[in-house]
Formats: sequence, structure tokens, C-alpha cells
Amino acid sequence: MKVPTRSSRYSFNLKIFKLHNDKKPNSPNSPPTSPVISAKRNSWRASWRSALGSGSKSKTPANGCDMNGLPEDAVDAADAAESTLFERSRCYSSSSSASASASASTSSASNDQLLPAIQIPQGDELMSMPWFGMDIGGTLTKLVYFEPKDITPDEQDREAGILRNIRRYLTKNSAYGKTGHRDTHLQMDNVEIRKRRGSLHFIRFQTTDMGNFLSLAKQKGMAELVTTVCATGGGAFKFEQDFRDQVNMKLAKFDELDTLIKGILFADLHNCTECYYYENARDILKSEKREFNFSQPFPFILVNVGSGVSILAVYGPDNYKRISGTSLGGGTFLGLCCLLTGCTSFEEAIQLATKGDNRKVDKLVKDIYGGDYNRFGLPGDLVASSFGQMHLNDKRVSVSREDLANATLVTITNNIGSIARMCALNEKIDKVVFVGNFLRVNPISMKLLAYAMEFWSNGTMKGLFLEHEGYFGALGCLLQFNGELAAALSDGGDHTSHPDADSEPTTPKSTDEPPEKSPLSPTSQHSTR
Ligand SMILES: Nc1ncnc2c1ncn2[C@@H]1O[C@H](COP(=O)(O)OP(=O)(O)OP(=O)(O)O)[C@@H](O)[C@H]1O
Ligand SMILES: CC(C)(CO)[C@@H](O)C(=O)NCCC(=O)O
Repeated sequence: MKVPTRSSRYSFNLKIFKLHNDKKPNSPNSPPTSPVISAKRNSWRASWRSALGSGSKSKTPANGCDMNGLPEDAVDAADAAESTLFERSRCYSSSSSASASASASTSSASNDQLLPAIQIPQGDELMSMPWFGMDIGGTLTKLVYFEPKDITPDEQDREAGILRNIRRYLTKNSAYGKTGHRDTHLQMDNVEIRKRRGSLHFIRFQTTDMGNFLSLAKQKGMAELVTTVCATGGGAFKFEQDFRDQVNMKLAKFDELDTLIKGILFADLHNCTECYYYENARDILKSEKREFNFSQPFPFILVNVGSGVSILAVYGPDNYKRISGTSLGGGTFLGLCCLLTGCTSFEEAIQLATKGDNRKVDKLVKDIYGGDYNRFGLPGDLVASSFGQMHLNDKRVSVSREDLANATLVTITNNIGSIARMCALNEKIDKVVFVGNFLRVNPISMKLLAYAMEFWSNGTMKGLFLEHEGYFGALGCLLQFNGELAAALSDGGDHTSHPDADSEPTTPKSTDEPPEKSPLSPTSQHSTR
């Protein structure tokens, strides 16, 4: 359970508040007006929780965190390769119910407005197991599976063999087929969803393996058990017919950005160590991961770094807008890295980047000025031109694959950081949350983003990160199982907004408005910082 009274967290909020208020009005690095930090505490949570029908949250959860939000039982289940890169500890709350449900059409106009009560679907078929949420993205498909742990002996007797086999198959293995992988270190235990208690399992595979996934699902008898799968992401549209034809499954489609936000809020409510930041972000070598109290999240900028990048301004659980995006995302990093280094996987690309040095590839300010460019506060070590040395033959022949991988990672990350910061400045928001699988096993990028937010805003903005990185869309989708699933089924299975649909002014879910492009051209970033 998240405990708000953490002195270091308060001091961080106070520091930001002070910086905003102390700032001289026309300081070149300051936003035109200070972002408002709400004095109301946890009010959105109370209303959200009441909308979920989960009652009040106990202050001393049965498991999970102590009153300082520290892990009571740190579970080290990380895969060996991943845990060497990134250490994680867990502490999950058991105290609140879990079904996210507020429907888009009744979205709140402000953070504090009460949301409508959930409608639990009546039909047993909607409630029957197994419960999945699926996010079929441009590169990776994410699957969140709810494993009930409160099965009574009676229920066990009645549990169909197929259902039992699926449950065992998913929870006893951590690798499936060629690219399937269960992120065991992310498992959430003792979670309550729709009055059932159990564990959430997080599974991913390459979207290019969808054919194999469907064959496996068929082979395991899923088609006889599951009639409807809640799905989000572009693939929910692209593969809809394949699901129908190959496994006789209908997709109840949900919008990827709606479910992303729902998943984030749910995960943070249930995991007191979900959100973190980097202390000493200005010194990348010394910066260290620390928990962040995200109990008052709104407003925040959300940067979803998947194959491409979507940037949202989030004002409440059902109140957000997509303010920008860029095609230079995780897919670009992986694609360029494969081209430049001959690597064949994301993990290999990150391993190479960890050992490389971008300064052999990029042109730095000091390569041009001989030192800092003081007049505009550009340090000598700042990248002036990404890959800017690679037109020189002698430099080109002396760089390694590792240097090229590192430079590619730094280029893509800095560009995302720069656009995100401009968006935050524009919206006058000081919290910038980065998610998406690009950040998987990728502390280099997270530290760089934390540095970029802190340095270029003079400490007034904070880069924040979330443990379940790329799984929020799938998680949010699983939670949609309530009233919205019934709606999705009755209206033909599509619960997303279309560009030609009417949009709610306070809930810009549809894509009516022409998409705003990134405020920066890739070549103009430094001068606009
Ligand atoms: N095992 C992996 N295989 C491929 N890419 C990976 C892997 N792990 C992390 N990544 C990174 O994550 C990115 C995909 O992230 P994510 O799953 O969040 O997006 P997506 O849903 O596939 O894409 P989009 O949202 O743009 O449709 C890849 O482009 C790559 O940079
Ligand atoms: C197309 C999506 C939304 C798919 O998740 C994502 O890849 C993205 O936001 N790409 C960037 C598109 C843009 O330039 O705004």
C-alpha cells in the first residue's frame, strides 16, 4: 500500500513547489507560469476507489508495505540476466479491490469529481475464467493473466480440465514457444479483481509470433473455453479476423491510451514501489533509483515509448489528451542498432550499448568550442551533433559496434527527452512519467531521461518511471472486464473511439483533432532547450 507520509517525498514536492514559486517570472529556463500542485490529498483515489466499489483502504495492509512503504517481503524472482542489470524489490498491497471500470462516456471533468459506480456484468459467461488482458503492439504483444488463488475445493472439482491445464501451463513456465516470456519478477500477488483474489502474471512475445500464439492457444483448448478476449493496441484491429478464424475468439477492443492510464493507476494503487525516480539525476554515474510517492499523480505528462512514442497530458483518471508523438522510438533504436551493429535482439543491443561510448561517434559541444558554450549554458560534454563524427573516415574506422549501439541509444533517448520536456513546459506540468518496453532492462535511457528532465528544467521537472514498464495497456485491458466489456460486446466488440466519433471535450479519447506534431524538429532541439 502506498503511504503518503514519506518525508523525503514531501521534501521533493516542496522543493519543486518552492522552485516554481521562487522563480523569476522571465527566467529563460522557467515555464511561463508555475504548475499548480494540488493541496488536496488523495481525493482522486477516494473517488476512484469508490467507483471501483472497493471501500476504504486499510492503513496497515495485510501484506506488502509497512508504514514507511518499505518492502516487507522483497521477492527476488528476477530472471538472472535481467536482475544483474536492474535490481527490483516488490511489495504489493492486498487492501483494495481492483476492478477499474469508470466508462469513458461518463468521464470526470475534474480530478475530484466522483465517478459512476461500476456495473458488474450479469452474464456468467463474462465472468468465467480465464481472465486475460492483451495489448497487441507494433513490436511486442503483452498478456496479463489473472490466476485465481481463492479456488474452493468445490470449485476445484468443477474446474474444467482445460482451464486447469491453461492455468498450470501459464503459471508453471516462464518461457513459451520461440519468443514468449513471463516476467516473473513483475508478478503481483494477492490482488483482488471482481471480488476474486489471486496473482497477476505478465507475459510478452513478439507480435510477429502471433500465428504461433494462435496455434498454441488452439492446441491448449482455449477456443473451447474462451469466446471473447479483451484486447488493445493496433494489433487488436489487425489480427481481429485471425482470432475469429483460427480460434473462434471475438476481440473486445479497447483504446490503447485509455487502458494505458487505467493500468498505471491500478498498478500504483496496488504496488507501493511501482513508481520511482533517480536521486542525484544530475550526476548520471551517481544517480540511484528511489521510490516515489505517486499518490497524487495529477497532472502528469505520460511518455509511452513503444515502437513509436505517444505523449499524453493526464489530468485525471478519465481526463487526458494526446499532445504529441514521435516516430523516433524504441523501434527506431532497435532497427538502427541492428543495421549498424549486426545485433539481432533488443537484449543484445542494450548489452552492446552498455559497453560503448557515444563520444566516439557524436560531435560534442567541446569538439566544436574547445570547451563549454557558456553564453547559452551548453556544457562541453553535451552532444552538439548526434553521429556528427561519422562523416570522417578515420573516426569511422575506429568506432566499435558497442560505440555505435551506445550512440544510437543516446540519440533516440535524448530526442525523446527533449520532446517530452517541451511538452511538459507547454502544459505547465512538472511530473513526466516514462513507460513502455523501450525502458526494459535499459537503465542507461532511464538515467539519461532523468538527467534531461532535471538539468534542462533547472530542477523544476521530475522524470518518473514505473516498474511494470510496458504492461499497463494489457493490465488496463484486463480491468475493463466490468461494465465496459458488456458494452463492448453489445456494440459489436469495439470499445475504442474512432476518428469520426464525437469526442468529449474533457476526455479527448477520439482522434478528431489533427494530431499535433512534435514541437521540435530533430535539428532544432538544442537551441530550444
Ligand atoms: N524482447 C524485446 N524484443 C523486441 N523489442 C523489445 C524487447 N524488449 C524491449 N523492447 C523494446 O520495446 C519496444 C516495444 O515497446 P512496447 O512493447 O511498449 O511497444 P509496442 O506496443 O510494441 O509498440 P507500439 O505501442 O508503438 O505499437 C521495442 O521497439 C524495443 O525498443
Ligand atoms: C501509432 C502508435 C500510437 C501505436 O502504438 C505509436 O507507435 C505512436 O504513437 N507512434 C508515433 C506517431 C507520431 O508520430 O505521433
